[in-house]
Amino acid sequence: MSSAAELPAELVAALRELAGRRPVLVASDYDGVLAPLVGDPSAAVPSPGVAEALARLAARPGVVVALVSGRGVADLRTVSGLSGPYRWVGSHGAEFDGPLTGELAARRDALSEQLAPLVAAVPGALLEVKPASVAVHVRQVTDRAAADELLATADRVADPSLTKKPGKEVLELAVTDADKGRAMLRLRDELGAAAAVYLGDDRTDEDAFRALPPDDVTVKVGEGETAARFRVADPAVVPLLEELAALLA
Ligand SMILES: O=P(O)(O)OC[C@H]1O[C@H](O[C@H]2O[C@H](CO)[C@@H](O)[C@H](O)[C@H]2O)[C@H](O)[C@@H](O)[C@@H]1O
Repeated sequence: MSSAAELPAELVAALRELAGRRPVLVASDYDGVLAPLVGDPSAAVPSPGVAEALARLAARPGVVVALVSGRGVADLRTVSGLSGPYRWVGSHGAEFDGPLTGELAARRDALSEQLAPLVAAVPGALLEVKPASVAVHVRQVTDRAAADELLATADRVADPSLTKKPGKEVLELAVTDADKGRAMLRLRDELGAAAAVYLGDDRTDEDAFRALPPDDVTVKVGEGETAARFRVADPAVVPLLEELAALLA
């Protein structure tokens, strides 16, 4: 059973203050926040209690829940198994209103062909082809020197016009310059949100932490330098969502 006692008192106070405003946007990153990190990206399922807490939040009047992920939207829906009246923003914000154009896909496919032999040469490495990017994953590479070398090589050979997005055991090369900060501002604007909450754990989430107004509740999940206002450990994510749902009731 989770409890608000696991949350920093200043965070609970900020959530309480935000809960008095409407409309409220509650947004979260997926991997590393709503789902624990695992070796196989296609096996990353939500932590126990996440689906229920998100559904409870989305049922509150004047509250919109958004999932803002580096994954493509179709992949996010499939892998997470989540369904509900959520805003689905994928590919770090490049997929905002729906699928991307074919022109971007052609560029992505050329990039994928370029990187495939490099990745195939490193046991355990994985090439993930996404709607607007190609990701080189090294989480399952046991030879750590080879993992570092692969990421450095992918970085070096990438066309300078690509957007580089380093993350946890991954380097992503994107054919758009979308980022989660702009995605969150756009969502906020579209909804006319009076306040927003954003939870994230990785480097790409820092764009959202930096972009949001200082009164918004930005929460870094886990260790590492951050621009977020608050920090929690990952077991506190479900208690945080539950506490927020209770305050918004
Ligand atoms: O923005 P997010 O929703 O956090 O997505 C970020 C990336 O998540 C996935 O990769 C990460 O999670 C994998 C599964 O736990 C893990 O194996 C990998 O090492 C992590 O980097 C996903 O595969 C990427 O497409 C997302 O961009």
